[in-house]
Amino acid sequence: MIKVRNLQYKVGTRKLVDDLSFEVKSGELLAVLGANGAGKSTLMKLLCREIQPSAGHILLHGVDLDSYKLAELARTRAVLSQHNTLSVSFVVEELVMMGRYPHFDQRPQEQDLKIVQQVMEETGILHLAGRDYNTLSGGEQQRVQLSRVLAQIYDTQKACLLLDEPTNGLDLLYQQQIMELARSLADRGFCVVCILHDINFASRFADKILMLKEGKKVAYGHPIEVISCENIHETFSIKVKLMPCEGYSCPLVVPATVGS
Ligand SMILES: Nc1ncnc2c1ncn2[C@@H]1O[C@H](COP(=O)(O)OP(=O)(O)OP(=O)(O)O)[C@@H](O)[C@H]1O
Repeated sequence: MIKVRNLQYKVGTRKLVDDLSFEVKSGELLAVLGANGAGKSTLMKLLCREIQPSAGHILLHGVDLDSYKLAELARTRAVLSQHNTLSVSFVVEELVMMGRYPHFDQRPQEQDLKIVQQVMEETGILHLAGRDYNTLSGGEQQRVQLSRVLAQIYDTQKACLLLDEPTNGLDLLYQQQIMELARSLADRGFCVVCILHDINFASRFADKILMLKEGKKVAYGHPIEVISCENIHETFSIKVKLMPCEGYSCPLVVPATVGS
């Protein structure tokens, strides 16, 4: 479980993250929404301990994030960050195996080899196993990185998965598949935090949504509670319409036409 209390991150006098409190239980998927520059990636960097808060606390399974040893943290949470360019060549399968590095000393064990195959299958990249990562398309690279991240925590109970725009650069089919995978990981007991730009994906797959503007919370709660024209206007400065859709518990969000 991730518990965030009164989190703040300042650069000079500017608060990039301003007094945020929320929690994500095991089995839950939290979607973080906000306009460009709202502070989503900064929040993600705080959650993965890449940067230190100016104030407030982050607890991971009830323990201050700072108290974790690096190796222990690597086995407890995995992070898919936004930019994943590599300056050296790696074969896809080797890259996915890197996710297992926190779990073995010198040689991968049978369990590590098995997990690498399993996650490559789940993310639909088995056919790319022998390819040079740098020759893959952006969408294929994204799936390989997700596979690596998944391999890192695959056999950890109640692990935390932090995903910064996991659907970035993917076509519609793979966006859908990645979100279904994120959902199934939450259902397996993982604690998933996911930055998204698509409000409809967020309301469809998340248990809770956190909407940010200038580092502050605009809304936080179950999709049905927070998806409103007012909250979306406040967060993104756009006018939208909500349309009920058969089979969806939350209405679809569509941009309002000019004048409506
Ligand atoms: N180290 C820094 N020093 C100064 N400003 C920063 C720093 N890091 C981020 N910012 C600024 O803080 C704001 C929030 O940045 P952040 O990357 O968290 O936004 P975001 O919501 O992830 O945006 P996007 O959707 O465009 O990825 C931006 O205005 C950014 O320019």
